[in-house]
Amino acid sequence: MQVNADLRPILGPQLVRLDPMRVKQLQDPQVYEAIDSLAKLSAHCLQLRTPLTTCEKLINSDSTLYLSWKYDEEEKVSRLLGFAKVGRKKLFLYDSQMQTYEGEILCLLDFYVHFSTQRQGVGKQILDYMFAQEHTEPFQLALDNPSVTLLGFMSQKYGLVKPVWQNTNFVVFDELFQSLSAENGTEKPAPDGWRRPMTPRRLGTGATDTRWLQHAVSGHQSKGNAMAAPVDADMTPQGALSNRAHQAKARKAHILSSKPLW
Ligand SMILES: CC(=O)SCCNC(=O)CCNC(=O)[C@H](O)C(C)(C)COP(=O)(O)OP(=O)(O)OC[C@H]1O[C@@H](n2cnc3c(N)ncnc32)[C@H](O)[C@@H]1OP(=O)(O)O
Repeated sequence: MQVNADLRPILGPQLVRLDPMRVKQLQDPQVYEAIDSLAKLSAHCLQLRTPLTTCEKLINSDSTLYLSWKYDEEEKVSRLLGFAKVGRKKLFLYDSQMQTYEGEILCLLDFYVHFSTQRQGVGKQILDYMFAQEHTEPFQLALDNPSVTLLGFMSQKYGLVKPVWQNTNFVVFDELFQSLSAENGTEKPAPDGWRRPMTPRRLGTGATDTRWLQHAVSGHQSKGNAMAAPVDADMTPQGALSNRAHQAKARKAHILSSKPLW
């Protein structure tokens, strides 16, 4: 993506970190247009109708753009070579054993290198710079709906060969979960704020163990099978709450132990 100007005074080094504030401060329509055009090519490549990245969206988001560009001294033009857009998101994830995890994780949201420059090491340079700036290891990155090319890239350049697809279309790598089982003393640190929930959420496999007390078969007065000994209900707020909690628990146990009606 070409700009007929020397962007060195505006962008600085050839690999540059543009957070929303920095994008806003650029105040240069030529640069905005060039970034937007490169992002359009990225969307076109992924067959998306609207680009995932525009300068306007960036300014109003908490995502960061890592941009690679260079100035051609001979032709006196600046060229944008590629970019990676990242942002931190709170994700709920499953590992390959269907254990659940939650936490905030750095996500790669859009990644593109201009078609004339691909496979020349630019993509790796951008991500290496991004990892250093974000103090993140490659295995700690989540990929938002990655292309086959990106998965190949991650495998070849960072040795991440076991992608774990999530139903949200994010992909994380097996090494992330290995790093999270702190108990096994692995050397890889988990991302900040990332953990297994204290109570793992298990969906759909709730085996409920219901126990009945033989001497307390309840009944209903109007059906003529009331209990002989009346039970005083606890009418204090705490009692009512615990009754409600108990009722909810009982309802759930009943639903789970019932045969489905259809
Ligand atoms: C979350 C998301 O953004 S998903 C979308 C990811 N973006 C795309 O798929 C858009 C099209 N592809 C691209 O823009 C680029 O190829 C990128 C961004 C994936 C990688 O940038 P590049 O500058 O090409 O990467 P770099 O040169 O550092 O590494 C190249 C490696 O990427 C992979 N790769 C790049 N292009 C291809 C391709 N056409 N076919 C297969 N593998 C490819 C290979 O592993 C390649 O290594 P190799 O050349 O040794 O075989």
